[in-house]
Amino acid sequence: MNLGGPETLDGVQDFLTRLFSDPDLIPLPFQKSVAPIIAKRRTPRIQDQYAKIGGGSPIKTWTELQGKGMVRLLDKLSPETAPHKAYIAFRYAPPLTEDAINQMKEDGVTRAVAFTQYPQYSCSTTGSSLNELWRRLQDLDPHGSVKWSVIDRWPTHTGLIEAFARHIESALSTYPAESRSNVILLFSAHSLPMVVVNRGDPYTAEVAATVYRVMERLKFSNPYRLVWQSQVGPQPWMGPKTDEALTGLGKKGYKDVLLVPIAFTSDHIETLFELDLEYGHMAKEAGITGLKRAESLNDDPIFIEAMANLVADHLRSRQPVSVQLPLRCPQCKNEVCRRSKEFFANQQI
Ligand SMILES: C=CC1=C(C)c2cc3[nH]c(cc4nc(cc5[nH]c(cc1n2)c(C)c5CCC(=O)O)C(CCC(=O)O)=C4C)c(C)c3C=C
Ligand SMILES: [Fe+2]
Ligand SMILES: [Fe+2]
Repeated sequence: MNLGGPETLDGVQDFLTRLFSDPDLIPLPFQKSVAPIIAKRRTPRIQDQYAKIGGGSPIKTWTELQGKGMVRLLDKLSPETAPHKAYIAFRYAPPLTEDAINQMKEDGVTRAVAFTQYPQYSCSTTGSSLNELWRRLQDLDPHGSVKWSVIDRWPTHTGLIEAFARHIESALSTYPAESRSNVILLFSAHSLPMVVVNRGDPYTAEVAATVYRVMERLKFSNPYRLVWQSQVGPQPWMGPKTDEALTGLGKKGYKDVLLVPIAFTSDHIETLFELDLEYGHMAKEAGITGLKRAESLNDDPIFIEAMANLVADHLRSRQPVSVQLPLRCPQCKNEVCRRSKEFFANQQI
């Protein structure tokens, strides 16, 4: 399960319409009628961004490679549950949740793991995907022919931390040895509106946990900060903002900064356009001549092995969900969250 992205420029408007129609991501008054209007207005700007990164989102390509690689390893790690097959359920672009369920029905699947590709849990991302899965299952599998369990978060999984750490080490090795330990590691995650943070959403804490574990693995070799990018709209979001952090560091005379995307495992518009093009340009203007970015995990074998180990351990645990999933945000009033969480937590697997 992941957010998904438009494969072509023609798919941008539908992608944005689905995104702005999602009350778990952006609750809007008169959402059904307002969402297509906002999406249409925003389409040219976002199309322009996708045009600059090659004409579409690479997320489906990466997810297919990750899924195929993962099940190949999983068949060996967990022969008792083999054969395994990966299905993609994107939230806002094909293949959608209903496409995955329909394909699974056609294949006669009776046991499935809803595996979030967001390592850190947010109600706006993994929560939204689970709510959508629950809604679609009511229509498409009303008799519960598929038994579900959920991998709902994995912010500190050893394999994930190892993969991030290696990508940082590899990028650091391109800086001159004598100044390498002064390079600032700027971990950047998609921001979250403060209303969501204040509802008790665990995402910001889990992102910070990932960062800390990565730094621990690197033996705190470099100075580091966690910053937040891709804020949308005028209301307050988590800070400091990635772009402002870069210009602030530049003004203070820092030259070498390594950006590390930490809340998404494959490349997408935020790494390829926002970090590489937009902020890259901005940072140079601010005097950061040594700005680089750690490569996204994409199809790195270490990362794919981490995914397979995670699923194998999960299957062995026979736990339908983590102990964290049933706990709703203290200020959450969304009835669908209650019902979907109960549904998954009560699966008999
Ligand atoms: C961990 C990842 C993400 C969180 C948390 C998240 C929260 C969040 N996002 C919006 C609004 C938008 N996000 C948009 C695009 C987008 N979001 C993420 C990831 C997270 N979002 C990704 C990876 C992408 C890009 C997909 C790609 O293919 O590259 C957009 C659309 C783009 C735009 O119009 O600017 C919006 C809008 C909110 C409101 C939110 C938390 C509540
Ligand atoms: Fe987003
Ligand atoms: Fe909720």
